[in-house]
Amino acid sequence: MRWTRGQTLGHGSSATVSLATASPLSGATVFAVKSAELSKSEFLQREQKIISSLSSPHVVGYKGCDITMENNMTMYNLFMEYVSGGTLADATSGCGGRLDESLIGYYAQHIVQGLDYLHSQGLVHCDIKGRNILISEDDGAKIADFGCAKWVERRVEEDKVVAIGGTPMYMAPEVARGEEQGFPCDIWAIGCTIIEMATGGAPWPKVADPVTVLYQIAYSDELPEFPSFLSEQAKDFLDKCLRRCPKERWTASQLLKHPFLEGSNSGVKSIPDSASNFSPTSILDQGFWNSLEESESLSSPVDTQRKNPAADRIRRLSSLSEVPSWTWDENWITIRENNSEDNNVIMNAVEFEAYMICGSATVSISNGAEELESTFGTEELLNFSDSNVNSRSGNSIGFFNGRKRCVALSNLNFVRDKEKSFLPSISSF
Ligand SMILES: Nc1ncnc2c1ncn2[C@@H]1O[C@H](COP(=O)(O)OP(=O)(O)OP(=O)(O)O)[C@@H](O)[C@H]1O
Repeated sequence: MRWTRGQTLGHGSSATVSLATASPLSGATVFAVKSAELSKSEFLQREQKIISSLSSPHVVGYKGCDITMENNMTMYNLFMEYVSGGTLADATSGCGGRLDESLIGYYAQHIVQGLDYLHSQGLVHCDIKGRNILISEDDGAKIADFGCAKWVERRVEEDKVVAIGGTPMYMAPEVARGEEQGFPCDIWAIGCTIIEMATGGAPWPKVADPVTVLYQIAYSDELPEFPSFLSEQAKDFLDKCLRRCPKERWTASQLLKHPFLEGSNSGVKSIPDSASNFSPTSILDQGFWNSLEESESLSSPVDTQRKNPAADRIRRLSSLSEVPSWTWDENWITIRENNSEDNNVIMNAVEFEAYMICGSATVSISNGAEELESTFGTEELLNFSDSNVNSRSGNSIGFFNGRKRCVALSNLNFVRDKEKSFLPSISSF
């Protein structure tokens, strides 16, 4: 099929989504194309395998895939139906940050229908949130972004590379503890998304930093606060989603029979004007991290430490005094670059320690001539020290875990001229 790339619709951590048109010969149609460089498209190809097997009015539709050469780069492209109404997060902010309860019920019904379908296929979405729900004039809400999704039963080869993932604010307790990520985690995330639709904010608004949020979700007895202005029916629905014990959460098919959804068949179809994106994105979102601050909101850090020394470790590693300036491309975060001979920063050695909350990461350090790589996994502490990184130019350090999710990395030290200078680290991607 011949097609032309149009305007950019959105950027994610792993790919860029653009509008596209097929040439009249191929049947003039408009669709969306999600693209990544072929060499970095492992997760996009995985997403293609998943969405090509799905068909539901409440799941974004698959239209094909191809490989193209653009600006000397080989691109992998995944074609999807174009959903014109923006994301649910845009819709919420376009309505002043709070959707009407009938509209919340209307969209919630579609999300639950979409999830009921996915779960019946044995698929867990793992990243339900306002930014991953698209709004269509005809079908209402559609679930998108299957980059974190996983088959529950099937042990397919590629699933080995998909670690526990998602967005911390929306993570269920068992996921935050790194125990399991099954169907009930999507149900918890529906509860969080309803709070997002009702308040325009995150389910844990008092805690800004993702590491503290993960603690709170994982080890406290707390639940996100239910918006007081919601009806008793809506609160009861939230109660069925937001149970800390996954076994106590209702299933998607049970939720479809809940009066809150049964009463929302009124056919609300007005799509509010979209405004700016504000919904917390994956752990990569710069704004999310810019608000990092050491929070004292953990009810009992001592208890947590006793139960879990790893938790203490994360807590200690997460204390930052200032936010580093970094840039990233599709799959890399470059922490510090030294590309110019004139640059004052001369790295004579590099040392850091990094701690993974979930998943795994490859750390690569380049001195311009060679790359040194090291991979580490969930709850592993990586100590890296190399005195051979001494080039005056081309030094960079990158952290890569394919989709850059749920990683805490800390205490990054560059040693300049034998004097240690503390670069306060990363806690993310
Ligand atoms: N089919 C579509 N139609 C219209 N817009 C879309 C479509 N798919 C994605 N978008 C837009 O592109 C953005 C990024 O898409 P998507 O979430 O799939 O990318 P991602 O790289 O997986 O992002 P993330 O980092 O959140 O995982 C969406 O938030 C949305 O604004």
